[in-house]
Amino acid sequence: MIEARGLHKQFKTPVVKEGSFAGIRTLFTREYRVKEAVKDISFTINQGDFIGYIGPNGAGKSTTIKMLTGILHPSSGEVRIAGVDPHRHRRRVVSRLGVVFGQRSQLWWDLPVKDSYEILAHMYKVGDKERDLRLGQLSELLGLGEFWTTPVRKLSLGQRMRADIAASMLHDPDVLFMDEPTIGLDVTAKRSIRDFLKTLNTEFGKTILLTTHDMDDIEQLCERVMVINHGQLSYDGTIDELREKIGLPTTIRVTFAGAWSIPLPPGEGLQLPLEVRLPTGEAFRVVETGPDYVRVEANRQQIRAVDILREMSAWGEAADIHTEEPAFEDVIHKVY
Ligand SMILES: Nc1ncnc2c1ncn2[C@@H]1O[C@H](COP(=O)(O)OP(=O)(O)OP(=O)(O)O)[C@@H](O)[C@H]1O
Repeated sequence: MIEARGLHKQFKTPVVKEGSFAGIRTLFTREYRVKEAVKDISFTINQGDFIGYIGPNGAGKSTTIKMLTGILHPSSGEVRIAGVDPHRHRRRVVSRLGVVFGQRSQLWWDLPVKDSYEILAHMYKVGDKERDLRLGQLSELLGLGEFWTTPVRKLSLGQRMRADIAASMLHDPDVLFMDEPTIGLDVTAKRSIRDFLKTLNTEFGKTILLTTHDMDDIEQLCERVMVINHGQLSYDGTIDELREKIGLPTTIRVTFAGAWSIPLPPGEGLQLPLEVRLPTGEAFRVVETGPDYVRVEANRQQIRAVDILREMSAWGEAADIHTEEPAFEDVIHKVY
């Protein structure tokens, strides 16, 4: 559905001169600074995929999306959307694409929401009957009715985002590029956008590439994630594989009903962190202790929780067990 092969994008910006007449001297300068925003990126996205495209600020996400949607021409490499070059054949491709840039609205600021939809439907050559049918469905899913006649500038951020997402769907595209569609939204508004995107993917089979800094969005919606860093893809795979690859420890905290003690070699006191090795060779670490609890860390790829608990049950009578997987935010922080 979407193919990117060896994508590069360089931006040339004039070096800004300092001192008197700096503006004019910059205008006539022959010195340029070259910024390689995207360096040799390749990937394939299949129909019906829901993919997270993440990376730190300035990593090259928006530049990639602009190349995929035909807004920017790659310096080298190629993009194909359903076999078509989006830059050369913009008109043919645009009818298949829906794009939302969360930081910018594509709606007309001073017009009522419904008027923007009429203009967009006209631009995309969507007939009146089809437009009304689609707006009816979108209104039901996104609750557009509550601000139908309100000028866009008077909408709350959550309403504006819902209105923008509906606008991107008016021509019923099969591929959606969502660049930060939940930015700045409260928990409830985020949830309604997430639910809608999920419905689009699972019930309507839309292919979605989602860019966001919100790791909950990614964890809840995407099976596959692509990580871009300094213009290069540093990871492309499932979230679970990424967790495994990064190998942050799982934490297990056991609260004991009464006294507890960790068997130590004679004459040795308890020093943290303490490595505990099982007779089978696998190990875990005791990292914290309290009057009635012991907290340990372990790599789940190397040792089973059940084996840790069996060992710990010999230290005292367990009253409660709490297990915590590494937060996805921490996994991503490590990748960045
Ligand atoms: N038109 C441009 N001219 C010059 N440099 C640019 C241009 N657009 C982007 N860049 C630079 O290219 C790099 C990648 O920018 P891009 O906007 O793609 O990053 P991003 O991953 O989307 O970042 P963010 O998460 O902050 O939105 C940045 O260093 C940026 O300053």
